[in-house]
Amino acid sequence: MQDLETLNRLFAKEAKVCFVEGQTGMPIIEVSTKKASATIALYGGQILSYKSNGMEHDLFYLSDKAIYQQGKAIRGGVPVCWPWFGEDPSNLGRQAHGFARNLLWNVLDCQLHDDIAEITLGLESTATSKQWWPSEFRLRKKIVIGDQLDISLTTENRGEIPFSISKALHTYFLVGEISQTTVVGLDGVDYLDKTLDFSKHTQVGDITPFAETDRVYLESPAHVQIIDQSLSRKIDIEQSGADNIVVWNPWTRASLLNDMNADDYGHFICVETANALANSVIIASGASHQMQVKYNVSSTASSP
Ligand SMILES: O=P(O)(O)OC[C@H]1O[C@H](O)[C@H](O)[C@@H](O)[C@@H]1O
Repeated sequence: MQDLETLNRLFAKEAKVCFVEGQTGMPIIEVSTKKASATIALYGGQILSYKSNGMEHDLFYLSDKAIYQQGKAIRGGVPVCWPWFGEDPSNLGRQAHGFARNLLWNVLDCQLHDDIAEITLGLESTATSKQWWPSEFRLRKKIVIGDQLDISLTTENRGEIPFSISKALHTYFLVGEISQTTVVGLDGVDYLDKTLDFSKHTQVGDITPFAETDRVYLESPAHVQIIDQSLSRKIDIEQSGADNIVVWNPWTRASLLNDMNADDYGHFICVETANALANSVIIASGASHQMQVKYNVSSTASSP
């Protein structure tokens, strides 16, 4: 593991990007520039918070009851589900959403230009990862923190044989009130509804969750929006290299989760950039696959 002193010596940039001890001693990257502030846990390579200059509220929900402990995923921010999304596809009893969110990532690079921070984190196959998944891989996550937030996740097959992965950037967007939140851009798109045994349906109109929502949208568009009337803001989500958008809100089942307050379901929505289920990706030996997403927040108060 890279210790804080080494991380700061190798990668810190002025007082704008530095490495500090977070909850339960976990290393955290703190970014604070003229354009934005953000925190990223090396555990899970997980962005925990992001605020561009002038934003009153964080872009992400992070649970007060999140558990910062080896083997547990941190509830909130942008967890990385990889090399599978959802339940163990082989039914071997392995952890849901893969292991990338439960391992410590390495810092590979850190740049700062014009108050835009570019941080690259990496995860590679090790004896630990091979307990769960035999493949030789290299995973790279580049996070560009400026007026908008840009995340790309690149999977490289370093082994001799092809492998198949599913994956998601499982983003928890903070919203003021779920009842005043709408996801726009999926009208007419087919989805599989996990709450109804993965049966197929077609979206009619925009989405305003009013009950447990757990859907994998198929052939998803490259651009969707979250309109949050209670915080008077709009979040533009632009994705590439991903076939699916997953929309999740546990609703009152939040009370069954030990790392979330029972009423927190009213204050976030997960809109996830994914390659899931039948849209898993096969990566040949030596090849790589990238998925990317950009988040841009603007005030609806100033919109025409
Ligand atoms: O509790 P987690 O393992 O983090 O999963 C949280 C949720 O993630 C995704 O959005 C899935 O579609 C849901 O079915 C799942 O409940």
